[in-house]
Amino acid sequence: MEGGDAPQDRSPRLAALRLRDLRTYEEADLELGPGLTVVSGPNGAGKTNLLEAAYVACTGRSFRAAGDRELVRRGRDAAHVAVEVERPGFGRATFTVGLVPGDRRRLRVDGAPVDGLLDHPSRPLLSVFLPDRLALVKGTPGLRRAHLDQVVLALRPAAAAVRRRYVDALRQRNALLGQLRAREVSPAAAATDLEPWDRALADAAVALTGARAEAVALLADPVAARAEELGLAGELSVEYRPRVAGDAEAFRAALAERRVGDLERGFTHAGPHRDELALRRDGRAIARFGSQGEQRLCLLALLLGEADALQAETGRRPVLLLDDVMSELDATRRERLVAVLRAGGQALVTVTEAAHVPHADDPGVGRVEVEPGHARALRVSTIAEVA
Ligand SMILES: Nc1ncnc2c1ncn2[C@@H]1O[C@H](COP(=O)(O)OP(=O)(O)OP(=O)(O)O)[C@@H](O)[C@H]1O
Repeated sequence: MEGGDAPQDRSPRLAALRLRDLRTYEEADLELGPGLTVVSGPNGAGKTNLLEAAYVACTGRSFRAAGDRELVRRGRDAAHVAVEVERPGFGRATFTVGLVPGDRRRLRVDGAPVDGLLDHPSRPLLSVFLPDRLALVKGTPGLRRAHLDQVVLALRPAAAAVRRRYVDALRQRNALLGQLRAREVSPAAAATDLEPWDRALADAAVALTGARAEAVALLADPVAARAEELGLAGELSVEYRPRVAGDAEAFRAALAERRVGDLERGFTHAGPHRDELALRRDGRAIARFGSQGEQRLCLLALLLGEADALQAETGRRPVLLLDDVMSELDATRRERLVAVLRAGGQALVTVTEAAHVPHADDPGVGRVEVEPGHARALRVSTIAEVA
């Protein structure tokens, strides 16, 4: 992040967390500082549960797609999680989420019921590293597309309408393809029926492709810079590879070219729902040519680069929730990662032993100790002195 002309930091952060009967926790009350906080405890103690609780409180949903029955502590009927968020210039707000299996989740801001938390101006953006999320680097293009679209939305909230328009047009075109297929309509006759949907789909595709390309252009440099900072050997590149590039006419031509195949299979083959976000190191796919540790560094560089781009574009840096992030990193990379995390923004990092995090004992680094059923703050972090 080029400090000089960056917008003023308006990032909301987590100031306190209160849990009641959520997963392993009967009761936990924690104050959280603005910088790096190390959350340590033995296997199964509830470290991931704590990050999940923060996520639930800020969004109303779990990052593990868990249902309320899983989230509520065994043997209890209801769970409650609250987060106090602080946003520079706006003061504090308290988000609470009440979970009763079989009932609607009860969301409140400062005690007043709300339909959702996602659009609240004080809601912290969250960026989550879970070991499972390595699938983003190693897994299918669909995971990366979905992730990219989330980043697009965070960078340009108005793009939500663009994506919806594309998804609707695709659904309608696919439904029509299914009907035409069932009626065994010839490709020539089907072309007339499909024409208006091809137009709608092509227009939406151009808008979506444009939004994705713009987002990737904003990410590419920060991600490469973070990869280098973290000590990933070689040069990491993030490239957007649309299946069909060009204007609406080019999309319509691509649709026409694949019409016979589309009718045979009953779905649309060409378009942004087949795009790829390529993560490459020195021109080679990191998924195939990277080690475990390198893939981990790649995911971290992606998340950190996204945070940089978001901060540069919106003035708001996401809070990083990093679960079991130190595994597979050597001492040098751990040192580098901690230096990056201490240099700005709020981050919660879980580890089994605090000693796995270099400088965990420094007074500026926050410490939370988790043992089954409980969590307590040993020390509250402060913002690192590094600009
Ligand atoms: N609803 C629930 N009620 C009670 N316990 C639960 C509930 N859901 C999960 N658990 C328990 O939470 C524990 C897992 O917690 P968590 O994943 O946070 O551990 P962790 O500290 O991150 O461990 P590790 O270091 O192994 O990753 C398991 O022992 C699981 O049985």
